[in-house]
Amino acid sequence: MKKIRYAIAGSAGRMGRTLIEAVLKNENATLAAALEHSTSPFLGKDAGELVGSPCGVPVSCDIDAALAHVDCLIDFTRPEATLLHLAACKKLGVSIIIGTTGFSTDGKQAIEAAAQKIPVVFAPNMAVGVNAVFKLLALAAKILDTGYDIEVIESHHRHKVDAPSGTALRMGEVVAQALGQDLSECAIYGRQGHTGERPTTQIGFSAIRGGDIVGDHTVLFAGEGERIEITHKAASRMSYALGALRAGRFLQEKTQGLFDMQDVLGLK
Ligand SMILES: NC(=O)C1=CN([C@@H]2O[C@H](COP(=O)(O)OP(=O)(O)OC[C@H]3O[C@@H](n4cnc5c(N)ncnc54)[C@H](OP(=O)(O)O)[C@@H]3O)[C@@H](O)[C@H]2O)C=CC1
Ligand SMILES: O=C(O)C1=N[C@H](C(=O)O)C[C@H](O)C1
Repeated sequence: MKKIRYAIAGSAGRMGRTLIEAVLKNENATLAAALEHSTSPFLGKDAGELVGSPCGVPVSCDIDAALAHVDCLIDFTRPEATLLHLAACKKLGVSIIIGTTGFSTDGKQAIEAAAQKIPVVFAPNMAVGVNAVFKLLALAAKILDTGYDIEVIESHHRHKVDAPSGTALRMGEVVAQALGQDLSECAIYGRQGHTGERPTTQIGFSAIRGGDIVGDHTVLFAGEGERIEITHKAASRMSYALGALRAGRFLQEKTQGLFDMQDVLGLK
């Protein structure tokens, strides 16, 4: 099997380091480049040293040079950084895996446009378990389509900058779609003050931030006399990184197009 040559963006970040570790341990993958922003204190350092395994690949901020000899860029950074990396991938014909969350509508449109030229996997959660939960949620919502109030509750570490999480939003979209509703018309984000009674069609979102919580998501279906909760808890970021490497393998056969983890896992 041909080794896939990866560039990792945001290589000194929480996901960047986990991705470096996953790539270095994978016999079918090579770390070809590691990127950071131009003021990062990690520039010039051996990317492998970030995870205790020196590998001779220096952290760089030269995006075009980094992409010259890679098959795929994996990007878990911030929307503004991802869009820069995406433009470079589009220019140089390199496939991209986007795990970053918190994009504006314009940002999502830029990703869709780039995917007409290059293959893109864009998914708010690359863990296989979360993607199984998306399927379970669609089924649960269809069965519990009347008489159940739906709430999405997510918890993350204190460093997370966007809320609700991309995963929570996707869970809301999955449930709304299964019920024939438009999430933009029925979502409510947090509650405070005299809210009035809860409309039956509402989908509520609550975000908790604290400590080092890797990522917990629960969808609650609250009915008369019973509650159903579907929960996923991540104990390590490696589940996301391993999902990203499955996406990298999937993209090797593609020439262009926008995909998510449901495509990668054959769940559509
Ligand atoms: N799809 C999925 O499965 C998952 C998605 N995520 C998402 O991935 C993203 C990153 O999460 P996480 O690793 O925890 O975040 P971190 O803040 O730990 O990492 C982000 C990295 O990107 C760097 N960075 C920030 N701005 C820029 C820029 N303009 N150009 C280049 N690099 C930049 C940061 O550098 P510095 O620290 O110096 O600013 C940092 O090294 C988030 O959007 C998160 O929601 C996270 C886990 C799983
Ligand atoms: O920022 C994180 O940590 C995570 N972000 C993703 C999201 O916003 O859904 C995925 C996971 O929950 C971890």
